[in-house]
Amino acid sequence: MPSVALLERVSELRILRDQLRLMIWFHCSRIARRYPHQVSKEVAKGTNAGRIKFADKHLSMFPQDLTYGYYNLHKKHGERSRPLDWAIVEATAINSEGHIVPGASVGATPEILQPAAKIIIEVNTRIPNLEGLHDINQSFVPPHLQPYLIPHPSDRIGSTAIPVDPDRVVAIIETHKPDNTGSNAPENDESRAIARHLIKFLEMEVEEGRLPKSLLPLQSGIGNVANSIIGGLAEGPFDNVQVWTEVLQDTFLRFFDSGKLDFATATSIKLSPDGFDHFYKHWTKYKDRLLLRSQQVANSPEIIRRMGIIAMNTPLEVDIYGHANLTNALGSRMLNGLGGSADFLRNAKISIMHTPSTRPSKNGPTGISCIVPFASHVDQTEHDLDVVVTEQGLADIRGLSPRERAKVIIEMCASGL
Ligand SMILES: CC(=O)SCCNC(=O)CCNC(=O)[C@H](O)C(C)(C)COP(=O)(O)OP(=O)(O)OC[C@H]1O[C@@H](n2cnc3c(N)ncnc32)[C@H](O)[C@@H]1OP(=O)(O)O
Repeated sequence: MPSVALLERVSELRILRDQLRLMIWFHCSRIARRYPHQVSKEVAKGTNAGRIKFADKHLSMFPQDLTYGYYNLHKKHGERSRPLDWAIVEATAINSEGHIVPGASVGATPEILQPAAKIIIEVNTRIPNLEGLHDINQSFVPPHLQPYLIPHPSDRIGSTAIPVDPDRVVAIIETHKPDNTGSNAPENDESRAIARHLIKFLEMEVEEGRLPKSLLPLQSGIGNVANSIIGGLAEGPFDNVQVWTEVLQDTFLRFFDSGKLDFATATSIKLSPDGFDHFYKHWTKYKDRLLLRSQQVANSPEIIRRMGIIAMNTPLEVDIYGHANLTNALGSRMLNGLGGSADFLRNAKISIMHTPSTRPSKNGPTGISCIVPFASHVDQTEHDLDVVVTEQGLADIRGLSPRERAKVIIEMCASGL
């Protein structure tokens, strides 16, 4: 049962309903700005055409910067001291205290609800009540910021729902719509070869005593390549694996089902439509081995470094010195956001870039080289990466000088075309 305060608010809103005119601007031409990460082709199109002002920010930093007031420095409308006039938040339930039980993502929702002047709650009745899936902690600003005392991926430090001020809730609406996601490309020879090289490398790390037998917690980035690599690990030799990441994609379900993955924590789940159907249908099966946290915690550089995460991400291109471009094709056409890749790659125990050595273009199946002489845009620097792996082989660049790195990356990773 929702709290009395929220129920009173709902009945007030019913009376106000006819006067309420909410305009939700879905179409991208109505989006003026976008922060921090993005994976939508429409947003990319709008950004590249100059209609949308997209500013990429590390996932760990965006919620903090919002609470610091950095995003209302140039605000000229509404309450200027508030970073947000409106917030729309998805819920799968509203608990007895009137707090919001989120859906398949926490992200920056706690920090977005904290300062928003008006809040719309969208209750998704298609999704089961996911109460228990989330760990929500309060966010403070320096000098009151506290360490996150999380020694193990399954540890909790917060509550299961997000507190909300009922006076700022202006509407509660129901939806039955699924998440708007696409399906994943199937694994292919290339991605299987990348997974094979990686597994061999990790086995060597275990053999030589730099990693424990069950590895250290894994992070995996977004995209088809990352998804396939996790598929490879689901069939790999490592048991009792832990995952500390940002986004869980389809093959994580296979990893769970293989019995090799003990526990996974992230800030959101992005499955294909079939993957989501399967997940919600079998939700009780995954419930006790899964936890979603705010992106500020999931991407906390301090936790990533302390836990010794093994981070794996896909770039558009990586250069022979170890600089990686994850966001801008040819240095200027924005594709996706950088997300939390840099939070992980700078702080992980082993920072891995996995990519096919070439990608298809209009000019042919190997038209784009992903191993380049110098990256046309740099998201991660040469100081952040330890390993580059393509279907050709794996370059271990730990401890190497730029000249040595160039040699080994060309030898091991480039296609030779
Ligand atoms: C929420 C998070 O923080 S997640 C973790 C960190 N964030 C990131 O890793 C972001 C950067 N990485 C990414 O966005 C993705 O991994 C990508 C785009 C690099 C690769 O995605 P994948 O799905 O593995 O590869 P896929 O081959 O399907 O390519 C996706 C698209 O990118 C395009 N692309 C990939 N590489 C290049 C390149 N070097 N130049 C131009 N286009 C490219 C492909 O042509 C394809 O375009 P299409 O959808 O129009 O056909």
